[in-house]
Amino acid sequence: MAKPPIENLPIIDISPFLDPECPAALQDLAARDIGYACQQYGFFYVKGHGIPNEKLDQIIALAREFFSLPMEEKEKIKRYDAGGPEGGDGARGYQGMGENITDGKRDVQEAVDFYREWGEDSDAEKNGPPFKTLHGPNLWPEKPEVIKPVYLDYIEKVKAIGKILVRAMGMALELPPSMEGATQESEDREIFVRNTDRCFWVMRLIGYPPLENQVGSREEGDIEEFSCGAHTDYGCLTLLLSDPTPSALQVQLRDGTWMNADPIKGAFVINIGDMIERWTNGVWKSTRHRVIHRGNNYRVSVPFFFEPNFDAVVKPLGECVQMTGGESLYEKTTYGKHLLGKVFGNFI
Ligand SMILES: O=C(O)CCC(=O)C(=O)O
Ligand SMILES: [Fe+2]
Repeated sequence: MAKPPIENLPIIDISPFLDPECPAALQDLAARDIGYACQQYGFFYVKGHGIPNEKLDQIIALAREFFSLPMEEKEKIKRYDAGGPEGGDGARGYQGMGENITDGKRDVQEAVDFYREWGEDSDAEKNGPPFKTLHGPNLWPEKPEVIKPVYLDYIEKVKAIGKILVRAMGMALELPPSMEGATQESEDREIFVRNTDRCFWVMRLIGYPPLENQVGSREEGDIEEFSCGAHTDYGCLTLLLSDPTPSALQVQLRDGTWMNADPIKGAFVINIGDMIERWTNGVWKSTRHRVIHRGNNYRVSVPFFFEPNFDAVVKPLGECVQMTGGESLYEKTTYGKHLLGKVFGNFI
């Protein structure tokens, strides 16, 4: 028997960071709550972020509308391998049901991925096809017609929330204040802000039909089909928006048990990814989670992955190494190298 949930994830109000008049002490308190949530769960809810509910509902409704279109419409933005004449870059576009693999199994989901475009960083996407991996342009659906402008506006808003959160995380770790002349790698409290100033974000629209396998308990091992298999997110921060379907997303607690992280109207579910675990030398762990959607409806979610800059150097911070006994547990890497490894390995 699965254990009943015994805890709830913290709900953190980040409005003190949106108000320039807000006393610093209130920001410190919110930052401390974020630090506690990162340490204890790696997951929390965020409210008070300033994006109105109507906008959030529209994001989900447009994704749902896209998934309800005929396959031939969806395949107009099909994802193709990099280097080919179809103009794919191996990462952007639509993936049909069962194409995504987690932990060696096919996930029962369809999805569309968008990434930061290189823009001023490189003119690769203007020169192709063929495109190198990750270097193509985003493939925007023709329908629903408003999807592109509405989502582009949303991306700017959600990036601003990501910036607030990584700033608060530097405060929560009590890193030293930033000094003039700080470099990308200076280990002060702005380190996550600087290393996400060209955030190589990913936004994924996911559609989940109900799982057919209705039998069996929810203990790991008895489950044959997953909507999304157990995994950690590989970057910095995930800001998850989903429709109201309960009992779908589950988070693994430190004792190994799984807890539902049901949606709360108007709030994002936030979790930290592998790059934050690496920067903090494991003081904050990137938490495993999975989706098991056995309801009768078609579930839609839109995670936004607020990631480091492609060239960000990620290595354990000296302060965190000291906190964990003096040994650095992770190699130095760049986010781009880590991401390319994930793309080539189908995110396993
Ligand atoms: O759909 C969800 O609730 C979560 C999806 C997820 O964990 C992911 O795409 O990384
Ligand atoms: Fe995830």
